[in-house]
Formats: sequence, C-alpha cells, structure tokens
Amino acid sequence: MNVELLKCHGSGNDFLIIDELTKDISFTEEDRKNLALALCNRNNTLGADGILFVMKSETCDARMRVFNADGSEASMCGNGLRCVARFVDEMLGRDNLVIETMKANLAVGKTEDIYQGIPTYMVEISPVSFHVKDLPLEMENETLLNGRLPGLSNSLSFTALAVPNPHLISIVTEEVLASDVQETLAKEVNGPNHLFPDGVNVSFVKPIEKGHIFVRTFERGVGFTNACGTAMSASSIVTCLNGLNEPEKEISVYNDGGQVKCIVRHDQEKEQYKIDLIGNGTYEYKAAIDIDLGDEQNFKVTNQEKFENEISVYSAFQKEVQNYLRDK
Ligand SMILES: N[C@@H](CCC[C@H](N)C(=O)O)C(=O)O
Repeated sequence: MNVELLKCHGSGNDFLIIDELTKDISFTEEDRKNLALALCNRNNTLGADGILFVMKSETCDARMRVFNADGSEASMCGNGLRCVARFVDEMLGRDNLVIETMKANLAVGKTEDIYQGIPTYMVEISPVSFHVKDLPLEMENETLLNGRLPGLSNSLSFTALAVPNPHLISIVTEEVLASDVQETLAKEVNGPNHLFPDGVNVSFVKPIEKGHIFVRTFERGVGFTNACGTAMSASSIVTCLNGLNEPEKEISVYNDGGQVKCIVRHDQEKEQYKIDLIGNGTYEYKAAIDIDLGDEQNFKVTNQEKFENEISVYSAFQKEVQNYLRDK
C-alpha cells in the first residue's frame, strides 16, 4: 500500500504524522506497532521519536493516537499534540480545536509566534495527578513529592506525577546533569523493575533563573529525546511546588531542541493543575512510502519534499536559544 507521511517536530522531538482523518486507511493494533518500529527506526531511511495517528473523532474535531519508537502506545504527547493541532487547523481552517486523546479531550489553539515565522500552538496538558497509582509507581505512600526512591539514588529527590502519561522529575545541579546518572537510572526504571511496571519518562531539571529552566528527558519507549512536551509541563509544575517558579506566570523551558513556554494553571478550590504548553509545530518534509503490512521493515520511500524555509527559520531560533544557554 502507499502511505503519505508528514514529518514534523516540536522542539526537535520528531514525529511522523499519518492522516486517517481524510485518507481512507485503517490499521490493526499490530500494524500500528509494526509501523512505529519500522518507520521510527533511525537505521532505516526515515526515523523519528514516534508516530502520530490523526483520526476521526465522534466527540472532538480529531483524535490523536501516539506510538513511541519501540511500538508502545502512550496516553499523551505534548510536542506531538502541537503538530497535530497545526495539521488539523490547516485541514479544517479553524485555529481553536479540541483533540481527543487516550485519557482526555484537550483544547488546542494557534497563538503568537514563539519566534518570528514559526507556527506556534498552545495545547492543554491535563489531567494532572500526583497519585502514585496513576503512573503507576509501586510504593506504600500515596504520593512521591521531593522524596527518595531507595535503591535508585541515595542523593537525588524525585517527584512522580501523571499528566496523564507518567513522569519522574528531579531538580539537579549542572554537575549531575552532565554526568551519566540520568541515563543509568532511566534505563533501570524502563527495564524490568519493581517500581514502575509500565516504565516512566525521566527528566532532570536545571533551574537557570526565575522563570527559566532547562529540562532533559529520557523518554519511555524512545530514550533521550531533544525534548518532551509533557515532561516540560510536569517539570514546570514541580518547580512551582518547590517555590522556584509561580503558577499563572510564563516559564521559559529550554531543551536540547529549542525552547517552549509553560504556564501552570492551579485551581485552588478543586486542587487541580493543568498546564498551557506553548511552542512550535514545525514541518520538515512530506513523504510517500510503499509498504506491505506484515513486512513493514522493507518499506520504500517513493517521494520526499522538504519544507526548506521552515527548517531554516527554526534553526535560526535554535541558534538564539543556544546563545542564551551558552552563558548560563
Ligand atoms: N514526547 C512526548 C511524550 C511521548 C510519550 C512518552 N514517551 C510516553 O511513553 O509516555 C511529549 O512531547 O510529551
């Protein structure tokens, strides 16, 4: 079969969009997993952190399903949702939309460019839960807020939260960030382990100055990525809980692929959090592939068209971000 793909990224966290909204295609669950394994493999001709299936929804403007590079399905993807928001906006001609995801219907909308010429979208990240059962994290206490995980690290403190995909966050020094500690412990909790039976996205956060943080994430089902939107949202909440930032104020979140903005919304009456995640939705190329379901690894790319202008505007933005980070 011939499948059209759109390669996009949010902060360098890159995805292949497959349009099931306007194209008459359908996949089994096994097909989706095998497509992710074949098309995301960076040793093959394409490569990406995940696949975003954009589908029809009975209740919302569209539905997004996210598959990680290892073929596992995730409940949410913040950077991916910005790309899907743009894709559906351009398809339907409506700047404000609601997208169905595995656990919530989320508001998304076009907003002011984060850098001149970069299509920018704000997406809602919710629901947020600190209950360890929602990750799941196997421990006796109901929550882990700046607490220790004996056996994982004797010196670091962690906060566990679901947004609603699972995150483990630690605020660290430059020295720890530069070490191999994150990789070692992230691999441990994403392999067979007694704490996180479904694995977990692991982020290290370095506070830069008030309103500015750096976040690096080892993603469940992928490994280190340039950025993870839900992780940057979860990290922003954690910095607010630690008094480093404040709810309702914009937080600039830097990452290895660029920068986003997060605003933590706290409904004190309901004791509920959500986050506005704001950042780019950039297109890299359109491609068409010939692929046999059942033999996905042997696909052939038949056509590829690059979005040169978008790529160069985004790299100018990245240079500016790198210059800012160089002095920090
Ligand atoms: N990169 C994403 C998150 C993708 C899913 C994650 N790896 C998981 O398994 O939970 C983002 O931008 O949020």
